[in-house]
Amino acid sequence: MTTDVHLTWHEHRVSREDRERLNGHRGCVIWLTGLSGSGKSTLANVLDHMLSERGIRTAVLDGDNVRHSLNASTGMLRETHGEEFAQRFGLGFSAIDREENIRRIGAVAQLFCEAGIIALTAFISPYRIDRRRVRQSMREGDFIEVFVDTPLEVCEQRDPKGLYKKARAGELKHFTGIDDPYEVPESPELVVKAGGERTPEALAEDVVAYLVGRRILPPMDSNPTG
Ligand SMILES: Nc1ncnc2c1ncn2[C@@H]1O[C@H](COP(=O)(O)OS(=O)(=O)O)[C@@H](OP(=O)(O)O)[C@H]1O
Ligand SMILES: Nc1ncnc2c1ncn2[C@@H]1O[C@H](COP(=O)(O)OP(=O)(O)O)[C@@H](O)[C@H]1O
Repeated sequence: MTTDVHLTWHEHRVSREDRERLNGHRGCVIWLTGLSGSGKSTLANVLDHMLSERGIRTAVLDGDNVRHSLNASTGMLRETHGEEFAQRFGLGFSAIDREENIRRIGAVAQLFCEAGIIALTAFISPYRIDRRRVRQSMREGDFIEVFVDTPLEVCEQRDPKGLYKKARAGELKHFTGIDDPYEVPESPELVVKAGGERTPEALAEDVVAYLVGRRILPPMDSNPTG
């Protein structure tokens, strides 16, 4: 593939299939989407642990962590790189900044997927179009959208970081679910109810069962590299 800016796409000698054979399972992206406090990070962590224990290669991309590094905020970059750089590349929570946040994460998740790894992403990703673009950038079947479906009232009651309280008090603007939109997925591969009805471990088992059913993972009593 050649682009209009004189860049050439390089084919690699080790194919995705080679890497998947080495790993003993397919790569994919498990894209967790939901409100702040819905349980995305918790589920990503439990899944990561559960799969790793079973010999599956995984990687976690988590909202708060990525916003400290790859997608650092303006404030963070100002200290390390100066004002001009921070203004150009720092990301906040406007619609366009969220779009760029999700675009970059989608690209990184895709790299993991192509390396035969199961990428677990935990981002609010409130806009359907941003999630759809990531889906469309990948091979059919690689993007598994999981809606972490927890009612706003429950998220707000949990409020582990006190952000809902700040948003209600008007101290934090454009907070998802309060004065910024969350567009519920129209046809996600999976919906998990994380409002307290079931434990994160039970929800993770549902996701694993889905992956086995789709033959992304081998049956769980077999050794993936054996
Ligand atoms: N305005 C506003 N709206 C929503 N969330 C906010 C906001 N400001 C800060 N935070 C904190 O940032 C975390 C969400 O970051 P994400 O990268 O997942 O957001 S997004 O996908 O770009 O919408 C989110 O973390 P989680 O609670 O883990 O979802 C919040 O802690
Ligand atoms: N399935 C669940 N049942 C009950 N509480 C949960 C569940 N999943 C997460 N929680 C709790 O909800 C809070 C927010 O979870 P977190 O994973 O940080 O959400 P998010 O990453 O979506 O912001 C945490 O206190 C966590 O312990």
